[in-house]
Amino acid sequence: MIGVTWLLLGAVLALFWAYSWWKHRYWAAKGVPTPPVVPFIGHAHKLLLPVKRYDFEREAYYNYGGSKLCGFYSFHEPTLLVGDPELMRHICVKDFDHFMDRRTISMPSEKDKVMTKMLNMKTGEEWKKLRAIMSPTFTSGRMKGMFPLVCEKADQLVSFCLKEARTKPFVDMKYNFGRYTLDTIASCAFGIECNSLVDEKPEFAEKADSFLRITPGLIWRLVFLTVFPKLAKVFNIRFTLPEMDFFTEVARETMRARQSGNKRGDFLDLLLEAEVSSGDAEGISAVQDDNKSSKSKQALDELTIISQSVLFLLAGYDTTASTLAFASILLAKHPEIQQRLRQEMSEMVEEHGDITYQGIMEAKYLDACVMETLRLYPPGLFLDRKCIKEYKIPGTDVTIEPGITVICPIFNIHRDPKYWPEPEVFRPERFLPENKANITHLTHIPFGIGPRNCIAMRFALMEAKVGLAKMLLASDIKVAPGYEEIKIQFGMGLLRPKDGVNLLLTPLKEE
Ligand code: HEM
Repeated sequence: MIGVTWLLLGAVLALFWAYSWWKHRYWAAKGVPTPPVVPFIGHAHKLLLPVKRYDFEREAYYNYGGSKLCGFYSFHEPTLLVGDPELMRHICVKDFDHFMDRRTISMPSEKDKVMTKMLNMKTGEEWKKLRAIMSPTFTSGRMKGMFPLVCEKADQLVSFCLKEARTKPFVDMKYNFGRYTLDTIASCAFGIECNSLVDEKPEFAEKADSFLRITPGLIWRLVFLTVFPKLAKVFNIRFTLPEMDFFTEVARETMRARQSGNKRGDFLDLLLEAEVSSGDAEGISAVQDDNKSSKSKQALDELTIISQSVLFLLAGYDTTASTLAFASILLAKHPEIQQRLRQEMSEMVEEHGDITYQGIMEAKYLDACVMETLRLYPPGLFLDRKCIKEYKIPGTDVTIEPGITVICPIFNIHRDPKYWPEPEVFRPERFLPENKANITHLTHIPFGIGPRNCIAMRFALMEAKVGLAKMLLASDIKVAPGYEEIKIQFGMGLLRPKDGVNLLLTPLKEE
């Protein structure tokens, strides 16, 4: 009897193993190279663990054809790594209608509703319509309107850092830039003043930080929702942390207060004012506003607006803070570049009388320094798109079916010596107007590519440039002894400085 049981068990295992082997033949059958596969798991153990993912992608990029095409498996689900800029252009721009969506995980719990309504999670026509309604929020005219709010936060950052420099052996700029971008986005997206730099126990900041912590619980929830979506529905598994409820409530309260009057010219006002011609809003819960003409509607309902406010906070806080932290340590390590940038900033203030929107946007060396920082340390490690219509990859015999995820490896492309001579060297000159022609198209993609790129690129660049300009005009920066090495941390597709970015600040003006 025991022998029969073992025999049956062995047969089941053999069948399952054969099934797994057959599933993992997908890329080989299409002639696409694949790194060695583990039965059943594929490459999921490397793709889902942030520490391993970076090394794995690098190996795939250089050793398994990933700089053009390479196949992965997340368990049995095939994923295609595309590192060739021309193919990326086809997928993300030219043939965008085949790749409009991102890979999303199912979130059946009611408590995740705010997350499912976010722009980055939307698919197909719903995404298209929501993006069209939200895009005017980020035009240069709107950015100009928000400029004073950003300057105010940058001034607070500078005074706080100089105060710390007087009392502490060094200043942790990763922490301080994090508080600056959080205060700015809280002010611009939630309409609240959270003063997290000066607050001893900043509740808002602590809750925002908890979103960025990669815990075993988060990884398990992610795996469960990805691999067993139906079971997740039965057990009502929630993906987001309870902190989401806190931000939802804050956004709801502010929104209601706003509807009764006070305007600040921030994102919240712009989303509340967003209009759409009738018909466009189908599928995104538009609400009719009787005070408007019959041809237009207030485009977004309450929950959709709340979701976008929370999304701006999540997408905008850490990305810009990391960029600033990396820029500051790179400038501290390269005093001659720091001095040249400071010179440009001083000339700008002389010409315009102050730091102005126009001055910031026209400053070429400032732009070059930020772009070079984003090349070396892009906060987003990769882009992803989901195939929604059968697609033949141009110039190959490979055809992929709907449902296949495509990944573009931002970090590896940004450091590929084929495109960037001495890729590890910080050299802002690469991005000066006279050298821009040497850059291969789509090899610098920190904000993504095509119609689904970062909607807030203008805002992020304005915020980063203002913060950096004000900091450099106020203070000389050097690396604190013992903290010269730039350590990076890879987490859930995001790159940020590991530990603090500890600098010595010397004020340039009498206080
Ligand atoms: C230096 C700062 C930032 C970087 C490097 C960055 C980078 C990115 C990247 C790589 C993507 C994916 C693009 C693609 O798939 O092609 C993205 C999407 C997005 N980002 Fe940013 N981002 C930054 C700041 C911000 C800020 C400040 C906000 C909000 C205020 C924001 C909001 C978004 C949103 C909503 C999307 C999804 C767009 C969509 O699906 O249509 N980002 N960002």
